[in-house]
Amino acid sequence: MPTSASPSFTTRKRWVIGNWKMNPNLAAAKNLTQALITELSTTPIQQCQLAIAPTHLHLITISSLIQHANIPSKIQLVAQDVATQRHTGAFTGDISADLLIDAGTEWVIVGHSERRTLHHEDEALIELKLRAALDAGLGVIWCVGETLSERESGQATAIVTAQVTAHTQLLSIIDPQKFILAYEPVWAIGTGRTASPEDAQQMHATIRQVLSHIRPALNETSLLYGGSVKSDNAGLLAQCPDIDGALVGGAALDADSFLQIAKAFDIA
Ligand SMILES: O=C[C@H](O)COP(=O)(O)O
Repeated sequence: MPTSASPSFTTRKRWVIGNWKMNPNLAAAKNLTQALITELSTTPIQQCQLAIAPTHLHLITISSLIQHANIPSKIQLVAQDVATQRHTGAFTGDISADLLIDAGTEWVIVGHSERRTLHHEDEALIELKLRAALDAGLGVIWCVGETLSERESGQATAIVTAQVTAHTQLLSIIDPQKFILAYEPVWAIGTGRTASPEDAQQMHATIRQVLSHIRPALNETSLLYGGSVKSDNAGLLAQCPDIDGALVGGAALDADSFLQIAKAFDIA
């Protein structure tokens, strides 16, 4: 069992968040949401907060389904991206934090490796998005992670630490209730090759130390692991002391597998 430097007692919240990415179509997204609601109405998840991130186009519809669901613990709604401008304005194609809140969104993913790679998002842009989201009142699910070549060349810890400390000023004032950090090694995303629980725990412990050093209150930040999390590997990840949940891609597109992962993390 991996060990941790963090105290054994913690108030850290557990999360399992489904990032649906550019999936599925509207009918399937509604069916998937309804399947989650139906299952949760009879088998509630109690210690672990669930959230889902559909495409922007589906947020309002999915929000309505969630709001009207009769389940003990509400599924929270996450957006996959946010504009650097908080308000409305002449920014063709962008969606602001204020508009996301209008659509029922409570959280937004920022810094995902697919945005960093495919949309060339650098730390300066990520900072603008984080600030716009937080200023509007959204919570942020902030992603970091190294590439395969960075890991193989022994730079993983340095790269991830740099991704976090690039935003030290913001971290020194951020509302801890509005901040979740997700460690997603790029080589594990969508590849079926998950980090070992030992490697994931080691990086999470490092991140926790970095955050606590910036500000002691950030010791209680929920740290999620992402990268090929499935129902069959979630149990071991959930037992790691510094892994507080999962950011799930592919396996979140099936209600049963997503809920199996949630059950793995549904522990006090
Ligand atoms: O945001 C989610 C991650 O990119 C993980 O995706 P995955 O579970 O398909 O590897």
